[in-house]
Amino acid sequence: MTQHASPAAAEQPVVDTAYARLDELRSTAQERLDAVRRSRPSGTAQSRSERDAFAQLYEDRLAQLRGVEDRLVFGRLDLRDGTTRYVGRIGMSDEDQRQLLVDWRAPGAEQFYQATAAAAGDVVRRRHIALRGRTVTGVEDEVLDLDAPAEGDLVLSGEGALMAALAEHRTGRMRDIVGTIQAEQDRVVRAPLAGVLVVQGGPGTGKTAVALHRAAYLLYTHRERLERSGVLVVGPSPVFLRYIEQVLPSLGETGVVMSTPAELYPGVVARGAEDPRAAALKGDLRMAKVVRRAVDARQVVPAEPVPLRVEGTTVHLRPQVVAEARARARRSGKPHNAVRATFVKQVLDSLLGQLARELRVTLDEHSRPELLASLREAPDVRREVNLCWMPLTPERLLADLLADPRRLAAAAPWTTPAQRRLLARPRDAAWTPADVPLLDEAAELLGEDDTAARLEARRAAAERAAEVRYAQGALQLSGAGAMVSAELLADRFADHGPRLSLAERAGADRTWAFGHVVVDEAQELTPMHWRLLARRCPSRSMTLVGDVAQTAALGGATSWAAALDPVLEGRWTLEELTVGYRTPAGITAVAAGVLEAAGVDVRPPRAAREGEPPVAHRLARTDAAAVAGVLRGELARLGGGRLAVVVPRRGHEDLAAGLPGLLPPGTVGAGGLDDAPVSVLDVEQVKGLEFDVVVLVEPLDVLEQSPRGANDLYVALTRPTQRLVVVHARDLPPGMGALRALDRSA
Ligand SMILES: Nc1ncnc2c1ncn2[C@@H]1O[C@H](COP(=O)(O)OP(=O)(O)OP(=O)(O)O)[C@@H](O)[C@H]1O
Repeated sequence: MTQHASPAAAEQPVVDTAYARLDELRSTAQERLDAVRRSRPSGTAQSRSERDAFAQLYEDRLAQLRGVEDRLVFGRLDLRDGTTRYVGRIGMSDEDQRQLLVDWRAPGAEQFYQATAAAAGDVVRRRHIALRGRTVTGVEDEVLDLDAPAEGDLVLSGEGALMAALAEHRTGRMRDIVGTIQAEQDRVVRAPLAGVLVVQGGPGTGKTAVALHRAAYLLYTHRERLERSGVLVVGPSPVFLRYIEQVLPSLGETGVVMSTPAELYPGVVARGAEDPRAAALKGDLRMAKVVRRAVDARQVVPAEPVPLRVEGTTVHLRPQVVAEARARARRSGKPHNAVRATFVKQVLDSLLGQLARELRVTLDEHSRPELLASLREAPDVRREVNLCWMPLTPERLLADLLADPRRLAAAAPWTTPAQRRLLARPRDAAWTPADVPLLDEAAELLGEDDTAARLEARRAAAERAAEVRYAQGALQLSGAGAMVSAELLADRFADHGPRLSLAERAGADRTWAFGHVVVDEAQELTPMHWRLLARRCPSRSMTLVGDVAQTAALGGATSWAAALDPVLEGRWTLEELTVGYRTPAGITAVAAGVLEAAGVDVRPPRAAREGEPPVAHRLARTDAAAVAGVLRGELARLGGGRLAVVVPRRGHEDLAAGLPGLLPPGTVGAGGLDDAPVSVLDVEQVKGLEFDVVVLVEPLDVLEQSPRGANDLYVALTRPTQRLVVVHARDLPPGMGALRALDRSA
């Protein structure tokens, strides 16, 4: 470094050293992986070899080290005592244990995000370092002991780096924001693990980004605890999960379970559609009681004694005997299937006495088992006892309940006939997302089938003990004890073979207790979902991010207290994000106008950027040909970015089908989010996503097609990062007058 080197050039050697160290760590991990792969399996009787477990370990480490290549170093703090500290994607020390980089999540990096001119602490200067590949392309300095900003000013940290990030073309995949997290966001990221934290923020305030960085922060800070129990991230749709799936790996974290609300009941992917009113009704907390009643109704006492043929004679199943057995079984508090054996035993004991009397046999140690076997095998007994207390799966219980109006009326006496008609479904209909919490509720009350569960538990305990013994041996052999515990290693072997990760096993197990749950677009969930999620996370350590002004679901939240208190009873805290990073000011103003006109009382976020004013094209028709005409103009100025055509929920299928044929091949994607520059998505699918340019088709239809149409429209309007173009043949909805009209129909 010469004395006259530019600040950017002066940082290059530091960056070079960091990347050289990264390369070294990678080759060490690669060598270990190669060595493990070359080694011969130990020859034990175990089908799962230590080789596989350690290969997995080094593969994970390599994946982590590869994931952090991009922008490995992004910050530097100059402290009052004259020392400097570099902040990066992971922490690294050199061979002499001198720290090269502080992990952005470590306490030593906190000031990089939190220090302001008003509260500089011991930071004198914060430097943002921009890289292209491994080359420093620029630095941006903030000298923190200068004048503090005036009250009410929008203070952005590393404004140049932030604006550059915001102006970048979108790729269809969310990127991490680790270099430019803002102070109000950082407070959420670093909030303590315990408790339920609700993060309310308008569109583009970084809720999704913050929730994911928080997951990475918690995994880093509470590694021991969370690596064993896992973190569950719930997002609204498969398209959305695909949009965010790169973020955590780029932060060096791969072990989270991602799910949509429709997949939270393992074994069922609920893709059925239904009336939004039916979905709202199924989300009502009273449904918990309905499911309980439905289970109780399957524990039946016959009205009269039932004659049963056994061994050529007749015994009677008496109502009083069944009632007593049922009362005793219920008192145990155990689930329906689990306690069935207790019920059956008591009923059979009573029949046994009758049968012995009928056959004039004295009950002793020889006759008792024989007569019991006769009873168990008698078809009459099997049928009638089953009718009294049938072993049930959750699917069967719910299908029976919703397919039978009488059962439903008995279990849900508070519903009107019209509501019951809404809830009714044919027995073989596809499950809908709103059925998922009901299935889970039923699973909770029914439990596993008793016999099967006992056998399974015994088998699992024996296998687990063998695995821990085996893993301990494996650790001694490899000398890697410091990096992984025997139990953790045993987990990797467990049950389904060594390649199944904790995330995969946790995702497949309904009773798994996650260490932390993150929910995005949390406003869409109903109280019944909250019950389900509370069961998945008994420690109630959760981060829920959302915006009550964007709620589309009828049963979703219009206030956090109304949605959460019935289940969480006030045990949650609220943080707010106030600055909108995605949407430029002119577009935010139009979106806010729509909410205001609809009488929705919210404060939209403060836009971080001015940007282009939004425009409207009035067309004679909003068909494929007309919209393609607008798109040609937009594509010419799009550059390498991404554009979404956002259509109302219904009535524009021809447009979606016709557009690809009217534009050059490969321009319009096949559906969902793919690599094509243009995606056609409806207002529901577009939730949580963003594009450089949004062409919104017929906003009045969006407004009118759903009970929460204003919220849908607000969501659609706030998707662009650069430019909003509205195309319409009908009038513009109330509140959208601020659009600059480019009248094409004249
Ligand atoms: N501190 C930041 N630095 C750089 N980019 C940021 C920052 N905060 C947010 N962004 C960007 O702003 C955009 C919006 O963020 P995000 O999608 O997380 O917002 P959101 O609040 O979840 O929005 P919505 O409610 O509309 O789904 C993303 O491109 C994100 O990367």
